[in-house]
Amino acid sequence: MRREIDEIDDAIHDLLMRRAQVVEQIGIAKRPDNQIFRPGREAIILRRLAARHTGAFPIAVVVRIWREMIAAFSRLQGPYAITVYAPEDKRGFWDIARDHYGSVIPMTAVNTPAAAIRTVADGTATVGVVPMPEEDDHEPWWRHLMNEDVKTPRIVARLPFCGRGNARGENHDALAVALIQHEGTGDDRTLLGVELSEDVSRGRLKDALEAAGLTVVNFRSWTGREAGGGPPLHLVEVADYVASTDPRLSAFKSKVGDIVLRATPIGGYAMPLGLNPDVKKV
Ligand SMILES: C=C(O[C@@H]1C=C(C(=O)O)C=C[C@H]1O)C(=O)O
Repeated sequence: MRREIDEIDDAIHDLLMRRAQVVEQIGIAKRPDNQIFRPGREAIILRRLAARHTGAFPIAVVVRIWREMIAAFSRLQGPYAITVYAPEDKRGFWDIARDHYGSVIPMTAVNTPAAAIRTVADGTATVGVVPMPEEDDHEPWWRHLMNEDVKTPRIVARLPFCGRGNARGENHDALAVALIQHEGTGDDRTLLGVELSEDVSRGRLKDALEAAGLTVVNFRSWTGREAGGGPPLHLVEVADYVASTDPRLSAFKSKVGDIVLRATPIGGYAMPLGLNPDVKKV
């Protein structure tokens, strides 16, 4: 039986070396834009494996192995660095970032989400890991993403993709931001930045979004501009992949009228396995 295990290990190892050669070819084919990592494609790979998985070996471990592999394979194609919001008292974010982006990619902890976003915007990091937006956040990081400039990072993934395992800290998920576009995978959520010239209740906004065909998952609002006279900014999470050209966004704008200054996606993510009720418990 141990001989059989040695043979299996050789076969796995051979396949890994072969996979590295194919990834190198993909890296060459991707040039010149060389977008070394594609979060949507990564999610599709993991969902496909989860769907075919059987037997006693935990799918969460398969996912962790593949996350380590995919990160290392991406890094074969070019520079890759991560900045994580992980102050002293919130090391859980470091753990879930390391599970997602592996143990080889350089990873730096910063004390504020805004610092993580800055390092992505200035090119010091490829990916910034920031906390899932909370309802009572006084200085939400997502307001820094509410502009159309191509140099503005976008939300591109949610982590963990398959359960937290033994990560430290409280049960907080994180979002990843990067200077790439959010791509649809067939099971996605989109985050819309909504800016209005006058205050409109969340109830009215939700009704208008739903009448336009968008399913609202939740609202986060930033009232910090009120002191300066501005109405709240909203971050609306909606089901589905929504591109900036999506007709449902134009329908929403025409329902609410001229007071909509902005209603644009600031990114989104492929639904993690653990959050999809159709996937076996992980
Ligand atoms: C190989 C690619 O580059 C990266 C590595 C991947 C992998 O190892 O399978 C998948 C997606 C990308 O993040 C690709 O784009 O297909």
